[in-house]
Amino acid sequence: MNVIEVQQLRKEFKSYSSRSGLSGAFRDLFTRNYKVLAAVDNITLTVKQGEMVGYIGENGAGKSTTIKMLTGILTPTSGTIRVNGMDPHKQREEFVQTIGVVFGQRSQLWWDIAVQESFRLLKKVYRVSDEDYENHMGHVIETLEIGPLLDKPVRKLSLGQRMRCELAAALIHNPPLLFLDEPTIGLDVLVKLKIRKFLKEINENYKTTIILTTHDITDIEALCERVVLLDEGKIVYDGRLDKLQASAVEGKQVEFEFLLEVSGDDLPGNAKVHWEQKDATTWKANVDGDERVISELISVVVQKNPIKNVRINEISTEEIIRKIYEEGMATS
Ligand SMILES: Nc1ncnc2c1ncn2[C@@H]1O[C@H](COP(=O)(O)OP(=O)(O)OP(=O)(O)O)[C@@H](O)[C@H]1O
Repeated sequence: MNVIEVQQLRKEFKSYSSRSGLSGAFRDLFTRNYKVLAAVDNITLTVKQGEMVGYIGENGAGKSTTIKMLTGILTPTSGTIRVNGMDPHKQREEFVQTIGVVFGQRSQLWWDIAVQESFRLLKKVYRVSDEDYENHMGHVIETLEIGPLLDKPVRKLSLGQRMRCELAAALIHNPPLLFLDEPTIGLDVLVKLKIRKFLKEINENYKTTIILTTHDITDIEALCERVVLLDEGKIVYDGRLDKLQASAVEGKQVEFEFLLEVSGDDLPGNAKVHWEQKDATTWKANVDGDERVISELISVVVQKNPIKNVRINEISTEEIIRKIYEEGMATS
C-alpha cells in the first residue's frame, strides 16, 4: 500500500526586491519587483507502508518545503498529494491523527511544564485512551530511557534528553507515518545510536513508515535502504542507497608509499588503472574495478617495488553525494 503519493508537486515562493534610492522606495509603494522561485519543482514520489526513506539535499534544496506540504502546513502551488489516503491540507484535523512529526529545531513540548504534563495534553489532543497510552507509551518511555525525565520541565533538559522526549511525544498516538526533520542534530554519538535503535524497533514492530530528513549521512546509512536526493527542488536520485554507493565504486583509490623513488615506467598500466603521482615516493592508483582487480594490482606492484605503506581509500557516501551535486547523476 502506498502511504505517500505525490504527483507533479510544486511550490513557488515570491521573493521581493527593493529598488534603490528615494524614488525607488516611492515606486515600491505602488508596485514591487519580485522573482518567483520554485522551492519544490514538479516532484513525483511514492512511498510504501513500512519504508524508511532518507530525504536529503543541500541547504535550500527544498526538503523542508516538501515536508511542510506533506504534513499539511503549506499548500502546494500545483500538483497532487495523498498521504495516508487524505489531502493533508484539506482534511487537516483527521489527517494529523495519522502522522507524527519531529522538527529537530523546534519543540512541540511546553517549555515550562513537566514532560509528563505535555504528554498528558497531547494524549487528550489525539484522543488516546488510557489503555492504549499505558500499553504503548510504557514501552516507548522505557526504550528511550526517559522515565527519570518525566517530572522535569522541558527547559531543564539537555538537547539529547529533550530530543528523546520529542520523539516520544510524536508517538503518543502511535502514528503509522513519522516525519523526522533533523532529529539527531547536535546530539552526541550515544544518544544518536539510542534514537536509531529505537526507530528501527518501531519500524519493525509497527511497520511505521519513516521519512527522515538529515544532513547526517551516517543516520541515513544506519536506517534507510532508500534515499531520495533533492537538488534545487528537483529529485536527482530516487533508489537504493547501496546502488548509489555501488555506482561510485569505480572511484576507489589505492595509495602506494614506496621506500625509494619510483617512476611511472615501474608501475603496471592497464585500462582499469590510472596513476597519479603525489610526490617522489608516493603514487595513487585510481582503480575502475572490484576487490579482485585491486588485490591483483597490489600484488603486482609490491613484487617489483619495495613498499613502505599501502592504503585503500573508500569513497564515503558523503563524497558520493557531493560528487552527484557537482557532476550530476545520470541514472537512478
Ligand atoms: N516562506 C518562504 N518564503 C520565501 N522563500 C522560501 C520560504 N521558505 C523557503 N524558501 C526558499 O525555498 C528554498 C527551499 O527551502 P527549504 O527550507 O525547503 O530548503 P531545505 O532543503 O529544507 O534547506 P535546509 O537544509 O537549509 O533546511 C530556499 O531557497 C528558501 O530560501
